[in-house]
Amino acid sequence: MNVAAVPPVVAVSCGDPSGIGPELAVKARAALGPSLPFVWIGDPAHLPHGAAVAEVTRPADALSVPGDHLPVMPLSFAAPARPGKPDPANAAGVIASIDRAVALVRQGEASAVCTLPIAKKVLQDGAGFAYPGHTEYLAALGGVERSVMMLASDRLRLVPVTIHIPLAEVPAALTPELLEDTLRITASGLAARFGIARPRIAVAGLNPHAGEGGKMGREEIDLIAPVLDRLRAEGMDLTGPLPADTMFHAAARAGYDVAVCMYHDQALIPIKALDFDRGVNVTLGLPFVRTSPDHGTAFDIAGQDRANPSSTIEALKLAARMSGSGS
Ligand SMILES: NC(=O)C1=CN([C@@H]2O[C@H](COP(=O)(O)OP(=O)(O)OC[C@H]3O[C@@H](n4cnc5c(N)ncnc54)[C@H](O)[C@@H]3O)[C@@H](O)[C@H]2O)C=CC1
Ligand SMILES: NCC(=O)COP(=O)(O)O
Repeated sequence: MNVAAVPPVVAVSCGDPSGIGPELAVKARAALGPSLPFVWIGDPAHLPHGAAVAEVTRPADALSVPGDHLPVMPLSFAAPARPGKPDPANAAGVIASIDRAVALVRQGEASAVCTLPIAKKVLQDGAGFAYPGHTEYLAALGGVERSVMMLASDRLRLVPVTIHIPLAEVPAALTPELLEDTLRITASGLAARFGIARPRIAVAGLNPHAGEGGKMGREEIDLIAPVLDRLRAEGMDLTGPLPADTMFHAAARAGYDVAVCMYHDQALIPIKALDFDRGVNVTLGLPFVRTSPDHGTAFDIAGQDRANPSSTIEALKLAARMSGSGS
């Protein structure tokens, strides 16, 4: 593939058409115009009424679309989109949009993938989607065994080791292999995509007070510390296991480039509390760039012109930056 010839156009999957995804695409285009070209892959009939659309056949065509029109690669869906009422009949279309975005990047026709939010249960109910989310699905599409979810803003980067599993299953799912792979992918992803050659990685404990010397749980002693010791011996810059409750205040954050957390909410609550409107979800470990806004489908406000596009705009900017086509 001739990398120099890849058009600087981000391929955006539509997400659940009954959520705020269509509105976000229109608002992001209005905010960014031609300065950050992207193409939305979905059903034009799902866009907000009156949205100015330019249908294109290839991402490169987006480069000549006027800034007040949304470049769209049309994809037909089985059903109309009723705001706030997700329809499992559209699940196959939602997945096809992700597949198309990834294929375009892998074929060298687009620079990066930015996904708009999906509702996992709707995809499972409607299309037997076998993945807990994009992160795992994109690993399968990219042909890698494991990918890592990272939430990033100007103030904070966070990685959950376990992701979309019940809390009760977290201790058993936390294996030395999973922790080690996650740390390695995080370090290499920050080096390759963010220019941080030797990232300072803070690692949370699982239990209150990081186990309080074994009195409040033993995962820190039996599992986390040995993995950290092994990787430190290889030269990785790791601190921890740290008590999670004191890792996220401003002074603590200044001491690391990324915090690796043991479960979903330990990682996502700090960033959503601090930076809900500007957080970006990035997948590390893929052979292509993927970003996403940090929030979900927001069915409760879909179709009401209330969606804030800031996180999507940040996701598009980061996708362009990571793929070398944006500043
Ligand atoms: N990347 C993805 O595909 C993600 C998908 N989800 C999915 O989204 C669905 C809904 O999840 P929730 O937990 O309700 O989270 P949510 O993020 O969709 O909504 C939480 C609250 O924040 C508000 N909100 C979210 N984004 C907003 C925006 N851009 N502007 C204004 N208000 C906004 C919503 O109206 C709601 O009150 C679930 O099915 C979940 O699986 C959740 C997170 C990420
Ligand atoms: N809570 C984050 C989330 O649901 C996003 O997951 P993914 O679809 O990016 O894997």
